[in-house]
Amino acid sequence: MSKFHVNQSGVQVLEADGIRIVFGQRQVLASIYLQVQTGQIVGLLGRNGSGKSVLLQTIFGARAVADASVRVNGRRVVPAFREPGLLNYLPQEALVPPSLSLAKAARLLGVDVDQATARFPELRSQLGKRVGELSGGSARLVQALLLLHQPTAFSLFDEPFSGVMPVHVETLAEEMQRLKSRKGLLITDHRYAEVLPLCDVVYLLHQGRLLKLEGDVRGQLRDHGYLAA
Ligand SMILES: Nc1ncnc2c1ncn2[C@@H]1O[C@H](COP(=O)(O)OP(=O)(O)OP(=O)(O)O)[C@@H](O)[C@H]1O
Repeated sequence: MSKFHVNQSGVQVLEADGIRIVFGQRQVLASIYLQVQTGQIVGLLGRNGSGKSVLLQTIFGARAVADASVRVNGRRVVPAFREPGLLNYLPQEALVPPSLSLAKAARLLGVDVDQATARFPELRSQLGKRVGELSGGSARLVQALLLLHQPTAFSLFDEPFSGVMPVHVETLAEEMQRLKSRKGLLITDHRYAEVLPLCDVVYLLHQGRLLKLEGDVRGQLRDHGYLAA
């Protein structure tokens, strides 16, 4: 059990607060506040270049930001990746070195590969293969599954569905839904039709601000130019 497990309810709360990022003259993120609780799937949507990846990198601690605060149950944790068992992060690019076999990558991450791939028979026959030998979509799926099954309190996923075929997107989404009882998930992916039904909370990054969408989510996505009007 993680040392962050302090609430009576057992719920852990990850907060990113006051995140402001400027590149040159352009303010990409302005005073962002975002919260993810264990047991929740939180969706982060936004147009290309709105700052979703930068925000995930900042929460993970891979991008140093002077006055950014990331807290767990009220305690500041910067950089968050240093806290054992707290969170993992699937970047947009490949995470697992291509020379590692799927089975070895799972071992290094402390994941039971049989459990992680139980619902994906095609992957089960490829456990001895190096990740670099898998197709692009299969490699993406494998990495998302390994991080999903890793026993961290939170997972940050940047485009986990990218390149994954629809039948596996559906099963991966079901796995996310099932495993959220163990962790909190923050997901950004442009496959909004798959993401929206999964989410307990949806945020939209728009012109540097983070908007929490409630009510007519699709209508608001249209109003802010994320979906066609
Ligand atoms: N190191 C950097 N220097 C300058 N600008 C940067 C740097 N890193 C990111 N940016 C800019 O920050 C903005 C946000 O980038 P980011 O990759 O977070 O967007 P995104 O919302 O994830 O986009 P996409 O949906 O295309 O993946 C972009 O305009 C990008 O060009």
